[in-house]
Parts: sequence; structure tokens; C-alpha cells
Amino acid sequence: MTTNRINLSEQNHPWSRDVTKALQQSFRLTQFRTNQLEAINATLSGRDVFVLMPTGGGKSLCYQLPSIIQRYEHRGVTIVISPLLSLMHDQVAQLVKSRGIPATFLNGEISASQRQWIMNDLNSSKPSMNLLYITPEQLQSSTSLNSALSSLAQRQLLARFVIDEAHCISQWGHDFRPVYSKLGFLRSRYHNVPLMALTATATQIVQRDIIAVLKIQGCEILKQSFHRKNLTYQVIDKGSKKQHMDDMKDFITSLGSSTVGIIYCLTTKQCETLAKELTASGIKSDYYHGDLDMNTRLRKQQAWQRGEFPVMVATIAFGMGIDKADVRFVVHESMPASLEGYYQETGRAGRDGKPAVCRMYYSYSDTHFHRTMMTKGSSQRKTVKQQCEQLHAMVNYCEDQTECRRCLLLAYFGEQVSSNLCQKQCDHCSSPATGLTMHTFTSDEIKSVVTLLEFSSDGNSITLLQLVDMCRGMKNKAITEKGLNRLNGYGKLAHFDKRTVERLLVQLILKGILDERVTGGKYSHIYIRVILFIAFSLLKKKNRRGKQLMIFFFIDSNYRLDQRYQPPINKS
Ligand SMILES: Nc1ncnc2c1ncn2[C@@H]1O[C@H](COP(=O)(O)OP(=O)(O)OP(=O)(O)O)[C@@H](O)[C@H]1O
Repeated sequence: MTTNRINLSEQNHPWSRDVTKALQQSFRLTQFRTNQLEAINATLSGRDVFVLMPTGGGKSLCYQLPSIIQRYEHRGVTIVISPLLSLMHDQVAQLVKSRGIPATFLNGEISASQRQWIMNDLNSSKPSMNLLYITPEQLQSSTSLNSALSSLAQRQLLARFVIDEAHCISQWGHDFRPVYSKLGFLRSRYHNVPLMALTATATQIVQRDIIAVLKIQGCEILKQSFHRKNLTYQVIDKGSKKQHMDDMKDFITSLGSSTVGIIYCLTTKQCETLAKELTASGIKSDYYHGDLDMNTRLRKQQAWQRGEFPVMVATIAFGMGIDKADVRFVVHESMPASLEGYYQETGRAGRDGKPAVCRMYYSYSDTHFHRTMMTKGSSQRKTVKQQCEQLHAMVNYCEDQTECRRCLLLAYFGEQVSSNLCQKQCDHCSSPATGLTMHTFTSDEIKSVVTLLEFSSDGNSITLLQLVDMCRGMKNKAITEKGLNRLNGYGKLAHFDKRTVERLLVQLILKGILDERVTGGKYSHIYIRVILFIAFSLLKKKNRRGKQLMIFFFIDSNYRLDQRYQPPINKS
């Protein structure tokens, strides 16, 4: 790859006429979106480039267009490393059918003869394909593919490597894939082949990780705001199971029962049950999750894309590569595990630029599912600490009672913006809470909670709700039987209501004073216990230095489930 810098936003480069022609004739588009031209110029000039664009921003064009520019130095085959088979399938079909661009894919599912044809083409003196989509696993394991790529590189017919969904490289991304983290060998093996990494989700940490793992320090970094002005963000208390369900149905019906949307659930079972229940209520839905076989998944995704039914109820397995422009709502039936994931999932709404709503139902108890997954180690191979930090950031976002949601979300991705940008397109900006009460807890009150835990003879099996009851001096059986009512600190917060004490404990968890852990109890039952995270002595020390620990937060006493903001929405 070259280190020569050119002006990326100009159109006076040797290839510029061809680029304009390709945009108009092959892609039938009139102008570039933010950073597309810059990414194209960077890669055509031989530079490595990191592209951070919101979902639906038009990342594909950044590498598909240069792949057909074949008259200049970096020509030949563009290799696209993509994590998902369905994504490859759709992209290749669209390239070949709609644009007449020679493209194909190589994955574990194609036949031996197709594979042979591809290898022959790569090894020919003038390969016919412009784009080859491959999985990172293929790159890792196939000797024939690697020798074909080396041969192409030697003959200067390897135009570039594209790493799509590059956040999969980072343990801090929301979809870490260990095989992606091995892609660093590309730079060492193919010194002169430009790399392009694209993602829609990247905090500073993820971005640094991607660049470090791929060894593309000094690359062009093209970033743009994560602000999606047509999306409305809402967080709604779940309430009871019935309220939650009724609200979801009312919400969808209010938009029109044929309105296109996605509902994300945490489990496969929830997806199936909810899809059936919605369909029974007149909202035509189907479900999608990772336990379905590949063909069923593909069939369901395509049926939804074609508009055969409007609502897809899915786990996060329904994700990358969904290119449906008219998604008017994305509902999270429960809180997701991270803001990175949340942003990515909500980003599938309103890709046509028209208004769309992102509604999340929240209950702190949703964290129990995520903590259990973390402990089982079945979600992703990140450290539990990393996952906990991400989960706490997500909870912080949901627990917030006053700040503009858009500001909170953008701040998480490192963008400081004014709430004026929101234009009342979030629940807090559109209908500010009317009954806000600020609750301040003194150091002594906090210590009473901590003391309760520390002096509890059976402290390791106290759940959050039990602790709330103990703080409030409740005398239920579980407490009196264990003699927990005789502990120091018991009943010290009796003058607060349940909701307030619960909020306090959540704040103590978010501030790292308490923690929740999953324990395997009898009959391998899993339950969450509260533990003291910061040693009591440490808390006291802080006080001796005069740093009084105070916790304060707001509670909206007027919050009613039936007083929710309904955003204006274009039903057409
Ligand atoms: N310059 C442009 N002008 C108009 N439409 C465009 C332009 N570039 C891309 N698009 C359209 O925007 C939509 C989204 O593009 P694309 O699928 O590349 O987004 P993406 O950034 O890859 O999204 P995701 O992260 O969800 O994969 C597509 O329908 C595409 O045709």
C-alpha cells in the first residue's frame, strides 16, 4: 500500500471520470453520500482506509464501485471478507443481476465444481470476476485460496482487501468473532495490497483495535456522525407482562398493522411466542433466530424483504446485511446487552430517510438474562469485565430520567452534541418528565446498605429484591427465617418506597460499589446475588479523606404507562 496522500474529496484524479461514469451507469446514482468519494479515492490511490459510517450510510458502494475501475494501478480482483453467508448471497445477487458486475462468493456451502471454477478464474491470466466475497474461515483454512491470492498479488491483480463489518475484529465490538482477529496477517503477507475496513459501530476503543489488529496505522480514517435525524428514540418501563404486551400491540397498531418493523427479543422462545401472539392479534409476523437452519432463515428473511409479512420478530441473529429501506420501527422487547448492539439494531430503521421509531422496553431485571449469558460464556468471547462495562452503560442509558436520549447515545460514541439536534425526537425531549423528584442519599445511608451486606451471615445469597426489602425493614419469611432482620443497617431506609430503594441499589451497582453475580444454586438453578464490590474499609477511607460519597438520581413520580409519546410517523 502507498503512503502518498492525495486530496480525497477532489474529482481531478486520473480515475475520476471513470468513477463518475460508474456511479451513474452501473449504480444509477447521481451523487455520493458523505465520505463515499473519499473512501473510493483513497483505495484507488492505494491507501489503506478505515470507514465508519452509520447503518444504511452506503458502505457497500465504497468498495463495489472501485472494484469496477480497472484501468489504473490498483486493479484486478477485490476480495471482500464478510462474516455472513446471507449477506454475501444478497450482495452478489444484486451486483450480478442489477448492476451486471462480475462477482461471486466462496464459502463452505458451494459445490466442488463452483469452487473449481472460481480457483481457475483466480489463477487465469485475466480473471473475469471483479469481486470475490469470502468468509474469514475460508481465508484461514483454504490453502488453494491462499496460493491463488498470492499468485494474484505477485501478478498485481489483487486490487484490495475489504474487511466488512470490521467491528467483529475487536473484543470490544458487539459481535466479536475470534477468526476476524487473525486478519492481521493480510498486511504482513500482502504489503502492497490496500486494505479497506468498514463498520457501522465503533467506539474509540473498537476503532483503535481494528486499526491495530489489521496493522493499518497511518490509514485514512473516514468517520461521520452517528446522528440519525429521522430516528426517534424511546425507552419505556416494561410494567406488568400484560401492560408490556398491550403496549407493544397498541404501538404497532397505531402505526398501521401493515407497517414494516422488527422486534428484537432476547430468546428464541420469546420470538416464537410473540410472533404467534401478534399474528393472532392481526399483526402479521414471523420469527427468526439462530436455531433455525440456514435455508429457513434465508427464506424468512427474503419473504420479509419482499413484503410478504410486515413484522419480523427476531433475536440478534437477524442482523447484518438487512437492506430494507422502509422499516418504520425497531422495537426492543427487552434491553439489549450493549449500546453498540442497540445502535446497530436501531440503525435498521428508516434507511430511506423517512421517520422511524426505536422503542425499547426496559426493566432492570433484563440484566439477569445478560449476566447469565456472560457467565455461561455463550454470548461472545469477551472478558466478563468488558461485557459488564457494556451492560452497565446500557443500563445507565435506560435508567436516565432527564437527558436527551440522542445526546446520551452519541456521547457514548464520543460525540458531544446539543439536545437541539434532537428536534424533540426522543421521549425525554418530546415530553419532559413532569414529576421529577431528586433523591439524594448520604454517605451514611449508603453505608447502611453496605453494612447490611457485609454483616449478613449469609450475604452470598441475597438477591437485589431481598436487599431492597431488608433496607426497607420488611418482615417477610425469607428475611425473618434467616434472621436478616437483626442485622446492622436493617430498616435504615424504611422511609423510602420500594422503587426508590431499588433505584438506589441499581445506582450502587452502576457505580461499582455493589455487583451482581450469577450463582449456581441447588438443582443447578441460576440466580443472581448481590455482592459487595468495594470493600467496606475502602468506603470508610474515602470518608476519612473528606470525600463524602453521595448518590443522587431522579425519579419521575408522574410516569404513567399510558402517557407515552407517540411520534409523528409517515405511514406511507
Ligand atoms: N450515493 C448514494 N445515493 C443514494 N443511495 C445510496 C447511495 N449510496 C448507497 N445508497 C443506498 O443506500 C442503501 C444502504 O446502502 P448499504 O447497504 O451500502 O449501506 P451500509 O452502510 O452497508 O449499511 P449496513 O451497515 O446496514 O450494512 C442502499 O439501498 C444503497 O443503494
